[in-house]
Amino acid sequence: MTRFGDFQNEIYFAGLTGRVPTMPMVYADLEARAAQALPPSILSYVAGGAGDEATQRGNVDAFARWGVVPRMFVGAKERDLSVDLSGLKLPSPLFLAPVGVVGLCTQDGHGDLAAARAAARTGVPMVASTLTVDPMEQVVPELGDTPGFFQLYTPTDRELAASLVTRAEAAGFKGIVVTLDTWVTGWRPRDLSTANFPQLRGHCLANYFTDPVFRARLGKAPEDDLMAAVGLWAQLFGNPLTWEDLPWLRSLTSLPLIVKGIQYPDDARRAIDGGVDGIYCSNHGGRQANGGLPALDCLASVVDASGDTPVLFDSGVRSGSDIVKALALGARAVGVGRPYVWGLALGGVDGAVHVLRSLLAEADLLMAVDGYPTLADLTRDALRKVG
Ligand SMILES: Cc1cc2nc3c(=O)[nH]c(=O)nc-3n(C[C@H](O)[C@H](O)[C@H](O)COP(=O)(O)O)c2cc1C
Ligand SMILES: O=C(O)C(=O)c1ccccc1
Repeated sequence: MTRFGDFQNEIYFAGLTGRVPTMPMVYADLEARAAQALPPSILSYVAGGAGDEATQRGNVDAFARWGVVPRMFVGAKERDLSVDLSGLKLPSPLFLAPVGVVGLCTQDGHGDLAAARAAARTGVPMVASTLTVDPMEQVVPELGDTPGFFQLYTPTDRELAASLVTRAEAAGFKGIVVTLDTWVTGWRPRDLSTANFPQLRGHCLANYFTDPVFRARLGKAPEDDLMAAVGLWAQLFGNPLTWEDLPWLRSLTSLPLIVKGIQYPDDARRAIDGGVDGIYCSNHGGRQANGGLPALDCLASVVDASGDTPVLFDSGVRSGSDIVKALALGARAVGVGRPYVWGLALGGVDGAVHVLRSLLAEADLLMAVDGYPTLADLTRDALRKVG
């Protein structure tokens, strides 16, 4: 039993001796202050999405269309937010969604290590992107006892894919998350306006540049010819996978395999038939395809199609009540993306820890007030459509 809601008392009692939080408590303030802390090119990459960003906004707005039904005389004095995810016992259902450029978002330019340290301090697992400033072997030790997952962008070169996964296993990750929706980059007007794509400028490619298979494909080491190395990365980065590739993907690892970007029930079913251990329902935060449905609106049908296979969810989670709603719609675990990046940008490890603790405290206190003491109590009956 972890008392996430106690964070609230900590804040109010500190106030009695004149201490008020240095990090914003209001989400809009967090976003606005982080925006000021980040260089414009990084800000537009993180904040931006596909097209006019209608889907990105829709992700957030979708949560407001659901209301949590309050139940009384439940006596939810103690809450239990712990979950089992592919055999891992986690203190809460929250996790850090993979964010490729998070490495660039802290003052010291080692944001992946900072995110891992925030995971270590909160017990919130991290899904580490393929695209990091520091190689995975340096990220994992910072996780302490908190589990980490490796998010794989499957390159066209199968040997390179295998090498990345083998390294992830050796480094100590507890599962592999394969992202399916980003073998090509979506149309992103904000980044196009400044012709800025960080990876093409050589950023966050450490996992490739340190990889023996990647290096073997180069005439000169990345340290000696950055342009050639970036060129090779661009050439190998995205693999438009088909169902025929699933047996091969499955064969890459004996770790739990989770596929990210699933939004259609038949896709979930077929992936489960192909042996995956987890379905990750997400629309990549609206960064890839505009004109789509809010990811939350796809969640219930994906859960229904997934049977006992756990469904992870992200896209648009901004508050503790959003976490509770996604859980009630059937998510086993809920990912936070941009909000923790804002925390890192503003306050480094402490900033991200603040964001994660705030999200968990709000979720815990909502479950207390509304009478849902455990995650098993959060079924679809806990929700009603607004209006
Ligand atoms: C700046 C940025 C970089 C991202 N990089 C990755 C990535 O490397 N791999 C991946 O699977 N998803 C990546 N995502 C998508 C997130 O994992 C997640 O799906 C998304 O952030 C959820 O939307 P939200 O942040 O609006 O809640 C990225 C998202 C952002 C904002
Ligand atoms: O920016 C992203 O969301 C992302 O994950 C990505 C990574 C590499 C290439 C294109 C997009």
